[in-house]
Amino acid sequence: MDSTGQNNLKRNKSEKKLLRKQIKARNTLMRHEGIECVSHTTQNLVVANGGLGNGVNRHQLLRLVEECGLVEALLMPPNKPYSIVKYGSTEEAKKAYDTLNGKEITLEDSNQNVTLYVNFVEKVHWEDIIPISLPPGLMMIEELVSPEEEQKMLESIDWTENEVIQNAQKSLKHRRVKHFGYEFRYDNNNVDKDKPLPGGLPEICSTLLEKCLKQGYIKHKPDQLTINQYEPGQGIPPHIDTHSAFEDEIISLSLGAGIVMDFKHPDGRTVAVMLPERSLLVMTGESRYLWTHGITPRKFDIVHASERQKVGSVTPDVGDLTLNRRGTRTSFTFRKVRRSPCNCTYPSVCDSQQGCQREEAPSFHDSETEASKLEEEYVHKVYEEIATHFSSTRHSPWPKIVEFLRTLPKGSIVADVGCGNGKYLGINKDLYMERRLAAVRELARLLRPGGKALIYIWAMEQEYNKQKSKYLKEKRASKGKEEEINTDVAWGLFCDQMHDNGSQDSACSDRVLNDSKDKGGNAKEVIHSKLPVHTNRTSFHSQDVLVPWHLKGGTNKKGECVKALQLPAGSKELQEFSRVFHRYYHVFCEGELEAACKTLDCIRIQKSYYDQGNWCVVLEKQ
Ligand SMILES: O=C(O)CCC(=O)C(=O)O
Ligand SMILES: [Fe+2]
Ligand SMILES: [Zn+2]
Repeated sequence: MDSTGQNNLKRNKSEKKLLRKQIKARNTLMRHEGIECVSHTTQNLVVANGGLGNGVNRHQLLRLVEECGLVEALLMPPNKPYSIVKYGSTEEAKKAYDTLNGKEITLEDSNQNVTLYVNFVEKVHWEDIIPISLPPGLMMIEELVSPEEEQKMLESIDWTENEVIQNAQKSLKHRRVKHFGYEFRYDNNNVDKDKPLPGGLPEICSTLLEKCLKQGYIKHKPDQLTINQYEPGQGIPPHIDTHSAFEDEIISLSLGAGIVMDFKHPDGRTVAVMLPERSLLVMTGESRYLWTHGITPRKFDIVHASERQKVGSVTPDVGDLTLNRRGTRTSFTFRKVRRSPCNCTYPSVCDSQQGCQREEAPSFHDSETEASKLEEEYVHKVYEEIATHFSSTRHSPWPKIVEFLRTLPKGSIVADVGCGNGKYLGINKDLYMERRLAAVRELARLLRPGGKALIYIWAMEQEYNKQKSKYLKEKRASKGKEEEINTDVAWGLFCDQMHDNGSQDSACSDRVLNDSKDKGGNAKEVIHSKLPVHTNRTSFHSQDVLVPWHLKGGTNKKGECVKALQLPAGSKELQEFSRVFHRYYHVFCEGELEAACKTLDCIRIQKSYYDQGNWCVVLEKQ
């Protein structure tokens, strides 16, 4: 064949591949989002892989789509790996379709490459994206302090003086913390009410607090202050401030930078609230007692692009969202220590009222049921299905674990325990380590005094000491072989690779989706829609995620082991064996594992370290 012929062949091949990918995107949109793509030209395009959920920011996409014509609207739903663009005419939309379908772009915020796949859509139904108002009892006051006051308050904090506290708080390393009035103890999530700290609240806060009282933002003068400092990438896990520790009103002033705080209702509703720099957040009533609040550790927030929308809940206007790089935020959280038990109207999350509640009904019954459901669907059932294949990808021993085993005395009895377990989002701070803590406690119980346990837990931080973990690096190392995967890496919904040594292509499977409808029923869908699906080989954006596993192979009807590669392409059997499963994971932040271990008296942490994208501890039973 001459070179022209070869070129034609090559082009045909890449055109075919593009078509395949485009159709795959179309199917995924239909199945998971109910968005129906059409083959004829319309004014609207859906751009797969061009969403906030896979790291494309609004400015970048807007520039691209505007090059092709007049853009009437650009909808970027939060956390979704696609966007919808509406042009003034079908001609402009067609031009964009021809220009952008298959176009590879480099993400401005992470330097990763993604390929856009574009399809026409007739009309988009946004019923699901209903405007969400703030949680009841929540209030935002903008510009409570001036830039000068802000500066003074920030300068007044002496982070050096409390070395002792900082040392004691190594477990909180993910942010800096300082307490005034009363020390807040993170071991029991309460304050020592009989041990006020000398000096009370800093003088610099007086005018501010007077103002809050005068304006009626609060009714009672606070006597406890916690200063939290968050560097970009740091956060605070979702929690409800212990009812028995503090009164109703909790206020928090944001200084240095704004941030998005996530509020969650126990029924699963979530509201992301933008807290602008120098604003005051007031939590009372339901928002203080029933909703959890937390800050997701990440470097960018999804915020409104336009000035008028910079405050308040972030989700309503999908036509106006973009990514905002975080700065260092310092918050002053003022609370009033409670002197008598809480008698709020939310007994299910009230530690003061748990005693009496337990006699009537098991406390946190719903959370426990949901946690078990999650564990059953996204841990047990998944591993039942993928066990053979999973096991075939786990062979090389990790050096540090080998070292641990080699140092054990001769004759030691070793239990290798896989601590896969579940927890559910948005549950009380006191409870949400329930299952994980139980696992550590059980490990401790197994040990004899002096016995040791080594725990490895997947880390939220996949980049440590400026080094990318093997998990992130593997993507590049295996270029070529996994070329298919790389082109899809940003399609955060369902086309992903695996944790560890995955070498799958990204066949999305109808089966799994149908399964979730048939078997799991609503509960499964609700969990699925609430937990983000992690994109393999990328950084984690959430601590609670579903991690896809692309099953290759399984057992056939005769019970024989079959590898997908042995099956004819396009065959029914191949489809059957190329299924995608979603495994629930809680990835740990720095310090979280130690903090969990420290709650057990009988255990001493001998060593803690980071290894290959995991947080690790060696425990010794006292
Ligand atoms: O940083 C904030 O605004 C919130 C801090 C917080 O929730 C806490 O310390 O309990
Ligand atoms: Fe809090
Ligand atoms: Zn209460």
